[in-house]
Amino acid sequence: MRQTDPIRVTQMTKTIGERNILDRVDLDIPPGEIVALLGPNGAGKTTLIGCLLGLLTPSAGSITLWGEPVAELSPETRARIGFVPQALTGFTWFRVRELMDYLAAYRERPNDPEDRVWEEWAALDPAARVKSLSGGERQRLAIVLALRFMPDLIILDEPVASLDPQARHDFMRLLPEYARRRGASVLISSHIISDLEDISDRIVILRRGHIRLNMTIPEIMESIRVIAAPPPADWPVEILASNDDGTTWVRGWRSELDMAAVEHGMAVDTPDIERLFLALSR
Ligand SMILES: Nc1ncnc2c1ncn2[C@@H]1O[C@H](COP(=O)(O)OP(=O)(O)OP(=O)(O)O)[C@@H](O)[C@H]1O
Repeated sequence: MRQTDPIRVTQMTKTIGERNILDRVDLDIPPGEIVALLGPNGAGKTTLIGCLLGLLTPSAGSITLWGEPVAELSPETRARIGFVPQALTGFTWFRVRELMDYLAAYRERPNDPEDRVWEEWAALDPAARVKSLSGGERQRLAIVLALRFMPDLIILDEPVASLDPQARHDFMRLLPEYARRRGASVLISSHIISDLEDISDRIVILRRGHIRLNMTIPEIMESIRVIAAPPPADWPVEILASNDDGTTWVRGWRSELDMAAVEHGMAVDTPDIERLFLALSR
């Protein structure tokens, strides 16, 4: 990984009170990669995102964005980041267009007047007051506010939870198109795994503050298998998780796994991301 990757997290711990909410997290996101951040409730996803944005201070370890320590980001680097929170709070008296113009005044990075993809997708009434918007409409506004300035790094914390199915579907189609067109990196957390597996290059699973899995989708398909029973001792695999039904998630080399399966007459299945997530997040 390069020193100047959009995100570089090294051995980062965040302690609140006595508890390590995040524990020695390593995470690198290179330019142009779309990363799904998965984890059960309370796993630490929002805390990790807060640390990446400089809203929370890590207790140990380091975070750099394009090589700059997150606590000392230059205004130019800060302007390269678009953040979509779980819910937009504040700004209730603004009208939609006023709020866009108001925030634009604070941005060093002009938006591209030709690129109205997000405004068109959101289809909001520019004259509506923010306080009169529904929960889903506010979420659309949060997405527009973060993405209309063409960020090079897009961080989204459960952005689709309150969107209707059509808006969610269109958003999930537009986001990777937009990121690929701009060469932007994306870190997106969501509980809707089926949405993420289609658009993501990499899957990161967080559980109780630890990274349980950090692999690209091709790496997962190549090296993770679910087998019918616990593996014999001589199998060349790492056991990732055991299921209640006796099936076991293992990681190894595909050729060795396939050979061992034939030798032992054992059924071997390729992974389904949702089932893998359920097994690793227990
Ligand atoms: N300020 C705080 N004080 C004490 N505990 C906190 C604080 N902030 C977060 N936590 C705890 O840290 C853990 C991780 O919280 P976090 O919000 O990062 O989880 P999450 O993965 O985003 O969960 P969810 O999917 O429910 O949004 C939780 O157990 C939470 O209670």
